[in-house]
Amino acid sequence: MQPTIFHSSAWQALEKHQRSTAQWQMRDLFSTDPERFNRFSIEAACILLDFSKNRINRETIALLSDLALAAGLPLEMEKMRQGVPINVSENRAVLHVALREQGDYPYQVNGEPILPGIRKVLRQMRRFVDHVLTGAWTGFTDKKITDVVNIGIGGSDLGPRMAVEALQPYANTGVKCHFLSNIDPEHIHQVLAGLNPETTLFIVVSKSFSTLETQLNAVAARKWLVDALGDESAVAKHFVGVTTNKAAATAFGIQVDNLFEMWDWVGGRYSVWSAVGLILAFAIGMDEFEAFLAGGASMDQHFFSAPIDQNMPIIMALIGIWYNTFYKAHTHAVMPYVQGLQRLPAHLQQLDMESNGKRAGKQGEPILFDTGPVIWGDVGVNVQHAFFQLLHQGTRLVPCDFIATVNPHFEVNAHQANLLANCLAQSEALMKGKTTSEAQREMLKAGLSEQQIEALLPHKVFPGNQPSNTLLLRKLDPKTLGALLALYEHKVFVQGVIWGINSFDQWGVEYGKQLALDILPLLSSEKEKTNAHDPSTMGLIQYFHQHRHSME
Ligand SMILES: O=P(O)(O)OC[C@H]1O[C@](O)(CO)[C@@H](O)[C@@H]1O
Repeated sequence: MQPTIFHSSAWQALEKHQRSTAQWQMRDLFSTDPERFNRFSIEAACILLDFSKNRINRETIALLSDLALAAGLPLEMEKMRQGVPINVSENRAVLHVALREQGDYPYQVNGEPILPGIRKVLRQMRRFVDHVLTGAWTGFTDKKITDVVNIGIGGSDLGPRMAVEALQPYANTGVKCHFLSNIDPEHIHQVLAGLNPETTLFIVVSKSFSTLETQLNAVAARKWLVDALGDESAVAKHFVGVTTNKAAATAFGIQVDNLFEMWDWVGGRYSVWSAVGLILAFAIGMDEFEAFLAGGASMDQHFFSAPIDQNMPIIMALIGIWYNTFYKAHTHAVMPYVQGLQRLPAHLQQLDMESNGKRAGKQGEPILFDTGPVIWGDVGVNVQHAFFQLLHQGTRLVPCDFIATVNPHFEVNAHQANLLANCLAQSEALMKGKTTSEAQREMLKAGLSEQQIEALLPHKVFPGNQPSNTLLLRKLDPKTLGALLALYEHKVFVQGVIWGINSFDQWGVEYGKQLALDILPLLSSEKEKTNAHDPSTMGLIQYFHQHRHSME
């Protein structure tokens, strides 16, 4: 077997260093280094990253940087930009960065420049959005479009949905946006319930145009429309598509002029920058959509030029590896203290877990260490009243990202200061903890008896030393959202490079899809018999038939 990063001296040095850091207390690291915040914070693209509340010192960062170099990170970054097929199992280039290029970097795939095609689609998006918003494009019965429904799932849903929600304060085009992803009949029922077919536009977003869920929903929405308008040709005025698969989309009934091109060098979970973001452009207008792209590009520029120890995505990736792989933390929590970013954890789950949830190396070799963590989280301050107890006094190491803004969109009394105070208080409490003597003093001051103090003490002590990053955004505007998303994309890429895995395929999601197709006939007809499934699955199918259409 080829030696891998696991056998490198950089790896061994980090293992040794980890053992020596295991007893460190972050509160001590702060008290011995007054420069710690300045040393361990970076600003780029209107985002400040404070990574000082981590179990690291200068040596840790130097050793982690050595690991990145041993993994060939600079070369891999260059390969990405040069359009080398770094998605080796699918033999594809990975060029979502080209989608937000602001200058004229000569991005190529197979020797062909790709910027002209990207810019052509952007112009097509602008034209189309303008036509719909001005009423130059109308529905089949000549009525102005008032509602746009994005039909898609995974990367064709999560990114655009999160961004539309995050940028609501900029959503003043007058069009209402809706998302249909699930095939629970409840979802389509809810989405269509309030809509008028005459004024509704559907965007079918599917890179492959073969994803079962999207197909089922698109067919059901088409039937709803045709039933209401009484004419099959209405489809042309109410359905547009975003896909690499022109043939399947036109067979569905979408006119070729109403198709927005995608390319196989854009992964679904990295695709919000392409026409997959069309619904975002409808929500905030094309100018703001382009500001979003520019924000992504400003983070790219930082990523491709800053030295490792000043490079925000690389530092976040290295710290993640420090905990995941060397400290064996299993999860990573993301807590935006920004209501608009409520769906960010869901987007990051796909981005990170579909990219780095891998156990085979790029050449198929087994990976001998832990790779991508379980990503989870929710919006602050609500999280404090939900799962923070475990972070403060549970038994697990849970690295966290806190995200907050300096300037809210709306000033309401002292809400923003209170929100930020809570965010900062949580990360401080997680870092510092509360020692036995601090807890004792506190209880004495509150007038508790010695007996009471003794009984309560174990419950009042906080171990602390729980690491976190804090990202402070100047404001959640389109540009900064773009920079934030690009930051996480690059973080995931860097981790994949260091772990030696391909972050751009997703074979793991295929197996369940296959089995679902096998199971479907058994649910459709009780007469279908097979021994191909395990007794648990067959027992559940039998229960389904026994109780279908009966509530006894
Ligand atoms: O855009 P498509 O081809 O419909 O795929 C949707 C999603 O399905 C997946 O292939 C698997 O979940 C994702 O990677 C992708 O984002």
